[in-house]
Amino acid sequence: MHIGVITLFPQMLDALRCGGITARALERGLLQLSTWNPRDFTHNKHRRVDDRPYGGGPGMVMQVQPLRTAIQMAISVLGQDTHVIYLSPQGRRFDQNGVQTLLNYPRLLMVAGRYEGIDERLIEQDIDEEWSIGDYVLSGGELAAMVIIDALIRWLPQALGHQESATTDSFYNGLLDHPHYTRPEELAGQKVPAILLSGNHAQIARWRHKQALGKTWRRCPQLLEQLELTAEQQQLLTEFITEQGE
Ligand SMILES: Nc1nonc1C(=O)NC1CCNCC1
Repeated sequence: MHIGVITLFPQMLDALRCGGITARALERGLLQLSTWNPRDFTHNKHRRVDDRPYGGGPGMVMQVQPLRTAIQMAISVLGQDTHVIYLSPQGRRFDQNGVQTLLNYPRLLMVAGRYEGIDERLIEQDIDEEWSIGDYVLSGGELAAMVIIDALIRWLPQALGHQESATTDSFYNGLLDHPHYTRPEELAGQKVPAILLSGNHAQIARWRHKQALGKTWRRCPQLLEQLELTAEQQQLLTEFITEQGE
């Protein structure tokens, strides 16, 4: 997979190379990450990429030409079949389904805006899709791009060690994550649930699934409504609720 990012702050993307799963995936070439800075494609002596909004109002708007030229340069490198997305609160909300959707594009170009936004004519002509990571306004699209890149990397073959798997991530199965524990066994009177010390992997898996169902029921019941729980899941959830005395 080759991801390109159009950004005024390419150095922000270096954070993905600092460590962990994303750094390892990039070092091993599981993903290629390239950046293009619209400021390098300006045609004015002050290298301006923004201007005042027509119709007045606060802030500045990113102009078409530097962005369009940067996108065209990126596509000439990535390939003509590159899928071009723009990060904005007006976009499709990114979630686990979005991960699977974007993984279908071997070449992805992400346009990270700054200021109030970008000229609508660029969105109309050069952008295939708008995506959002949430209903709030960031100072730039770079962090949104990095969130999406991080979530995608976990699903690239060999990105996770053999001990890990994205298919056991929460939300993959539509549920919130089960609780996690590690050493020591007891901490200020707080003990690790005995089942996790039993070595009975089938019972441990059952307990974790029950906890995931119970946490989802308690915190995000609407997620459960989207699922058709199996008879076993219904039984586990009933057990959880009974055990909790709720
Ligand atoms: N939420 C968001 N999900 O993706 N991008 C988001 C965002 O807030 N972008 C900013 C919008 C205003 N201009 C600078 C970028």
